Amino acid sequence: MGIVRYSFMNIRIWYHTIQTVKRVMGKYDVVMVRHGESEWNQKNLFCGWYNADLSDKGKQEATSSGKALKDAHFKFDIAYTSVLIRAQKTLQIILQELGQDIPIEKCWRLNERHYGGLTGLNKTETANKYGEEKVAIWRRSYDVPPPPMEPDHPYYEKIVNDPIYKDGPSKEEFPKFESLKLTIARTLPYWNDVIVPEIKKGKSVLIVAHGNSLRGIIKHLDKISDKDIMGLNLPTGIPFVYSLDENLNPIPNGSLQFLGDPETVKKAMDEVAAQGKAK
Ligand SMILES: O=C(O)[C@H](O)COP(=O)(O)O
Repeated sequence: MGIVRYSFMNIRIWYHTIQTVKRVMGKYDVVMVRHGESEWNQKNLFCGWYNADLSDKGKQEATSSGKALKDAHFKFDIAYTSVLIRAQKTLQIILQELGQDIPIEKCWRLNERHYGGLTGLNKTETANKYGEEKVAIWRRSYDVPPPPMEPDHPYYEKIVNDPIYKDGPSKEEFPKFESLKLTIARTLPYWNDVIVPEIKKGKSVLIVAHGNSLRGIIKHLDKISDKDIMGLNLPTGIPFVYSLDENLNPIPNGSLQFLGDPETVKKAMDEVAAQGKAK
């Protein structure tokens, strides 16, 4: 087991790489994956609730995720994902690689954070215009939201009227922007009320979602402070395991157990962080 510690700004995240032979095992092991690279990730655009598809690289990442999970002998009983195609297709490819046909629950509450008025803007150009620090705050802070998406925004109609939201959120609760705090406020009830009961029934659960909805679940599980969460960047398409005890707390070394070699994981995390750099 390679234990790798990186200091992210002022946070130390211990994460581990799992050898296919041995890994930490809790009473409950939950697997999570951020979707593979999307076409807008590839163009370095703020994506949020825009329903971008996977890029070819993202499809390959999803295939690699499925192979890694198969090599690690994971068998799932149920999967949860968002209503966005980049997460759903990643899940589909993973299950094809695993040769597993299981129930899939889709919910907007696992969506990426809504990037508001930043949606569709290039992250580097935005950093050039407003400064890297401002972009880092918009991307990674706990409670500073991006500017709202106003009705005249080029993607407002397409997003608000998308039939994928027929089951929610209501018109009244449909977000125009989300900070991580606001994202957690709609993701955590789904974790607690829908996913946790299935985990406690002993179901083997796979969650394929987004960088910031997963950051919210991780913040909750690892009790990461509002300040320290700034330092967490999740790579696309590399599965990680949470090994939890009977109270759904991570056991020692049970957090953020990536199925990948440390150099690949660290490089991928650094690349996500660097998307907000100016040029
Ligand atoms: O929504 C997006 O742009 C990405 O999927 C996540 O972006 P971030 O890493 O800038 O939060």
